[in-house]
Amino acid sequence: MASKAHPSAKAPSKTMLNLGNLPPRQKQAENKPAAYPRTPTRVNPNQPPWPAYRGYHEYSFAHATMGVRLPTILAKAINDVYQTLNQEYDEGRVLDLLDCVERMQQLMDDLHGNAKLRPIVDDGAGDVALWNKEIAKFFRGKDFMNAPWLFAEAYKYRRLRECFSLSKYWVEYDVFFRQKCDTFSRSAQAVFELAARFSEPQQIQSSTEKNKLIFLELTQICLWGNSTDLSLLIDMTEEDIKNLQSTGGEHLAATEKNILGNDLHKLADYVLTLKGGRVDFVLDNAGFELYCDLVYADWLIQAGICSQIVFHGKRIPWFVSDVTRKDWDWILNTACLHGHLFEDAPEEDMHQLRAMGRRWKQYEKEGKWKYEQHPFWCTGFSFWDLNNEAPDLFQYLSESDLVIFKGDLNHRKLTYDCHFPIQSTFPNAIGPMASDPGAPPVCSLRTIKSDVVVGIPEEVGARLDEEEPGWKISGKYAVVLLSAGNKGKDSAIAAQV
Ligand SMILES: O=P(O)(O)OC[C@@]1(O)O[C@H](CO)[C@@H](O)[C@@H]1O
Repeated sequence: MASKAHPSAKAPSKTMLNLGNLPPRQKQAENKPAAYPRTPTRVNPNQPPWPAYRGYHEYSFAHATMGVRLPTILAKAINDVYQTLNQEYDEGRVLDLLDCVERMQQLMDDLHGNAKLRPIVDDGAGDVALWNKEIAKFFRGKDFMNAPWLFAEAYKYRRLRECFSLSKYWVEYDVFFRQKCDTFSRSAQAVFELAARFSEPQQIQSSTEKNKLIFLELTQICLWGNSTDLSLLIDMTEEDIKNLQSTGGEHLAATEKNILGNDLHKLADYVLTLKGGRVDFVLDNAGFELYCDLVYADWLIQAGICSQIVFHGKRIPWFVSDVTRKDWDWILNTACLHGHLFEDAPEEDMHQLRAMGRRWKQYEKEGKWKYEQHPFWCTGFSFWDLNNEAPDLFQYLSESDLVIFKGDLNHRKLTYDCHFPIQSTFPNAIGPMASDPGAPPVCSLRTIKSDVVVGIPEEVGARLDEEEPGWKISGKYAVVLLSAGNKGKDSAIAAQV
């Protein structure tokens, strides 16, 4: 029998393991610099592939936007509501509108006080669950300044919507509608210049070279139409607007050198092979930019390149000047056809504008032009999540021959609004929108107005940083970037790009 007195029978005072053959101990995760790009499984809306831009980054446009621009935009919106209030007479409606103002003032306090992002109040709208799920999952405890800029800014516009959606009489009120209409009516010169050139049904030249030149010019018009952005250029004079919207051929030749990442010619080579195809526009701004989009889309139909164009707009007032259904109807019915916006315009000019407006309405009637407004476009998600969060929309887009994303915000959403190295390729920076099976050809037409920039040689970025600080927000530079998508190696674009 074993003796209890033997040393081996006693419990050891300390257990020692010899770990000499195991791999060396890892340093604490927090001491290790995070590796970028993040592996796909670690990517989420609070952790994009590269570090997100956030409001507290003083070097970024996020800081100025969250700290100064958004409160200014909101103050202007409150003034707009007061203008409406002063023209109202029914007491019930007046009091209801004053409640909206009170909610707007609360939002202003939250912005100034950098409040935590609270859930959206259930106003019965279909998007509430989506918003609150995203807040609970990724942004619990985050505030306006330390949440990723993309989300915090989108959230502000959803909160602004809530100010009205909780009312009795003002649910559909658009605080930006007045500004959007005003700016268009001050764009007369460029509006009539385009109408003069494109209102007559086009004799589309059979020579591909000629077609290509027109296509290149129209694409640039569509691109630079994005310069008139109300959220940035709040106090423009008529002269400023004219300069921004100058559409003459020489001007366009000169501006091509400001397209820093330029797939314009590849785009032309691909689009001009299409016959009776479908192009989708994910729209950006209402008014003059939308007008340029429509002129472009009109030509694509007349040239036989497309038999259908689908326009995607926003369900709610969004980033000040984004297109809503009301803006769409306004431009066709009022601005182009039946309104009296341009009082001093010669009859000939008005005639050309109306002729174009009539043709566009006819396209709509015949289903050649379709306006859609999927709720996903007004969420805080980037387009890296489009397939996951809105598979029906992804499926729909994947049936298109080309999806054109207009403007800066769409570009931020395509690229997750994060610190991608500038020389990253566009397909790499848009992730699943380029690589998921079925991803359509995607083109971004964007004047550069915020920090994330991709598809540009590193040395060009370095030179501009040195010589023109502020070049990323001036709107002077642009990109036209193309991704072939992932429709299989037999797709038409695979042969071109
Ligand atoms: O999408 P858009 O109209 O081209 O630009 C939107 C914008 O003005 O708003 C954001 C900042 O508030 C930036 O993305 C961008 O500068």
